[in-house]
Amino acid sequence: MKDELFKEPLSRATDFTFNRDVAAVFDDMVHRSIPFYGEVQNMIVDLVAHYYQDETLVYDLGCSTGVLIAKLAAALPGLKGIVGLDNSEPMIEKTRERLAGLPSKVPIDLVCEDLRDFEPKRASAVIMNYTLQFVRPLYREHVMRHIFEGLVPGGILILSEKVLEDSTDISRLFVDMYYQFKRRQGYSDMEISQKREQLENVLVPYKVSEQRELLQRCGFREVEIFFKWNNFASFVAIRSL
Ligand SMILES: Nc1ncnc2c1ncn2[C@@H]1O[C@H](C[S@+](CC[C@H]([NH3+])C(=O)[O-])CC(=O)[O-])[C@@H](O)[C@H]1O
Ligand SMILES: O=C(O)C(=O)Cc1ccccc1
Repeated sequence: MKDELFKEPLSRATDFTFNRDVAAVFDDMVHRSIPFYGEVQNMIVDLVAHYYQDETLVYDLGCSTGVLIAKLAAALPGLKGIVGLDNSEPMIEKTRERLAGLPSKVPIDLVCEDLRDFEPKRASAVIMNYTLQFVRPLYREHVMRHIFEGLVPGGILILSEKVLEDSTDISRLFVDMYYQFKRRQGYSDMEISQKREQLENVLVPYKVSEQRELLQRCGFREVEIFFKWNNFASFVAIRSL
C-alpha cells in the first residue's frame, strides 16, 4: 500500500507513532524514505554471515515488518535462532504474517516489548536499524550497555541511524539533500514538511562523533562505518575477543 499519510493537511499537531496506519504503508514509506534501505540490509546479511558463531542468536531490535529477518533466514539457514523485537503490536503482527508464508527452517522468536526493558543473551550479532534514534537520549546508554553485555566475545552490533555532522553547515546541506531525495521519490513539499513536524520531538539524531563516543563508552573498542549516505550512517562495532 502506498504511503499517503501526509498528503492532505493534518487537522492537528501530533507526534509520529508506529501505529496501525503507519504499519499498513510502512514498506512503501521506508523504501522511499531511507536511501539504499535494501542494499544496507544485504550488506548486513553478509556481515552476520561473517561474524556468526555456532550456538548463538541473532537479534533484530525494532524489526518493523520483518523484511530483514526474512532475508537473514533465507540466506543463512544454519542460524540457531533469530529474535525480532518491536514495541509496536501492528508491526509485530506484520512480521508474523510475512514469516508465516516462508519455508524457513530457522527458529524465529518475536517479542513485543520496549527495547529499554530488554537484554539480549548469547548474541553474536545484534542489529538495530534506524531504531535507537527513536529512543529518548536519556535511555540510550542503558540500552547500549545491555547490548554489549549480551554479546559473546567477537560478536557485533550493527547500528544504522539518521545522523548529524560536527559541521553545522554540512549537516544542514546533508538534510537539504535528503529532502531532495524524498522529492525524487515522489513526496511533495507538503508531505515532507508534515512528516518532519511529526518527527521533530521523537526522532533525535546524534552526531557521528557522539554515536562513536557512546559505543566506545559502552565497551566497544572497534567501531567502523560500513555505509554512509549524507545524513544516514551504518556502524559495525565489535565486542573484542
Ligand atoms: N523503544 C522501542 N522499543 C522497541 N521498538 C521500538 C522502540 N522505539 C521504536 N521502535 C520500533 O522501531 C522501528 C523503527 S523503524 C525501522 C525499523 C526496521 N529496523 C527497519 O529497518 O525497517 C524506523 C524508521 O523506519 O526510520 C519501528 O518498527 C518501531 O515500532
Ligand atoms: O522520513 C524520514 O524523515 C526518516 O527519517 C525515515 C523514516 C522512515 C520511516 C518512519 C520514520 C522515519
